Amino acid sequence: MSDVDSEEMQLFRESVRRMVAREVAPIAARIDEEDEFPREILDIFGDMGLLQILVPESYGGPGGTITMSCVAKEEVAKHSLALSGLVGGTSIGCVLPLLHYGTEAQRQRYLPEIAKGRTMTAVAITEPHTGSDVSGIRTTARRDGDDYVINGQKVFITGGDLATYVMVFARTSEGKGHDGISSILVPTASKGFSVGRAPKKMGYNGVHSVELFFDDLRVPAENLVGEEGRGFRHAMGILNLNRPTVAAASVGLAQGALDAALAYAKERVQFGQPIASFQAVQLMLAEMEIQIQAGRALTYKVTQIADSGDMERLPMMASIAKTFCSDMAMKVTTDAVQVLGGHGYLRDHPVERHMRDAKLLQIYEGTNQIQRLTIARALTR
Ligand SMILES: CC(C)(COP(=O)(O)OP(=O)(O)OC[C@H]1O[C@@H](n2cnc3c(N)ncnc32)[C@H](O)[C@@H]1OP(=O)(O)O)[C@@H](O)C(=O)NCCC(=O)NCCSC(=O)CCS(=O)O
Repeated sequence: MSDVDSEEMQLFRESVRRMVAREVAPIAARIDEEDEFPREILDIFGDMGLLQILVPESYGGPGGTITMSCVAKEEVAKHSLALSGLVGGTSIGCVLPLLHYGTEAQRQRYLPEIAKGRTMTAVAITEPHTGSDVSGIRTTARRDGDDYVINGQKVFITGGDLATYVMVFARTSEGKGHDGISSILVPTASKGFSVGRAPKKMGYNGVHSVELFFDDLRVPAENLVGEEGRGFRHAMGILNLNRPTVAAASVGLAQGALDAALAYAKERVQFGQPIASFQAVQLMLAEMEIQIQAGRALTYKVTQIADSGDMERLPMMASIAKTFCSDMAMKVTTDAVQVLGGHGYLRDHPVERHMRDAKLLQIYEGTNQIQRLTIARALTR
């Protein structure tokens, strides 16, 4: 199901919207304040098939598309960016790598388990010295007989403390830059795996971005996903497929901020009139609507490209959508705070949380500066 305007998709959107009103909206401020993950929400997302949305029906999953993933993510992000990450929470760390690069035996081994909607996964690319420059990965995976032995440290790993499996990008041969990296699926129950700190963040609270340590961790060589040495390309491939979902979350977050600003502007009376009747406020609201509509149109244009399997156009278009929509969300959420004035700066209203959360969208899954480089390289090659 890839047509965002189809009746079927509207029904799907409505069902997610109802769940969000019931389960997400009431706890969104609390999980930000307490920075505690509400474990029970995993089962709710799992029961709706959202956690495992991309697992094909042939493996027992809901057989969702990137477009569906984006629709659901948009709806959740209207109230909680942090919990929107649970939509397709297994995609980047397991389902996408297995579907695109794994063997049939690996798919048969892991996807039916993921399809049950009770298993979390994470992706481990970033390291203390490796952020934008993925080719600089230092974590090593040394072949020893039928095993790989992994040593190293990862940082900023979203949900790494909840995951049963982590897709680890590690160096399998020294000195080969882009070609020396491989992707290996690591069960977190393995000896030598540990979770470190969960640093305090500006926003995106409730979901932890943790340090992971690998200390002589041994996994069977059959856990290698894709060809040895092709891990850099695999990382780029799954990021291309996941970046449209960052665009969708940005659209949802911005819409949530506009909804809150609009409701406030209609209620708040100054100079004897609701502030929504003043042109100065109307112009801001109109600009927010223009930006959101443009972002939404772009997002679902790119999800069509992703769902059609057009991997030639996807890298540049995914970067364009991610960059435009996250910059848009930053602007819209900042303007929403402005519409509420002093009240917007208080924790009493959701817009200040939306503004703090929006900042992350410009940074994670590749900073917007890196996205612009990707776009420029595609244009000039
Ligand atoms: C900065 C990068 C884009 C790569 O830059 P490099 O200068 O190191 O590499 P290039 O020479 O540009 O490319 C080498 C090679 O790879 C191909 N390539 C590059 N980008 C792509 C792409 N997007 N899609 C497909 N292929 C790509 C390129 O064509 C070259 O191929 P050939 O050698 O010519 O055949 C890159 O390092 C990058 O994207 N950095 C950003 C890192 C990032 O996004 N990190 C996010 C971490 S994960 C995360 O945040 C998840 C959070 S969560 O838990 O949800």
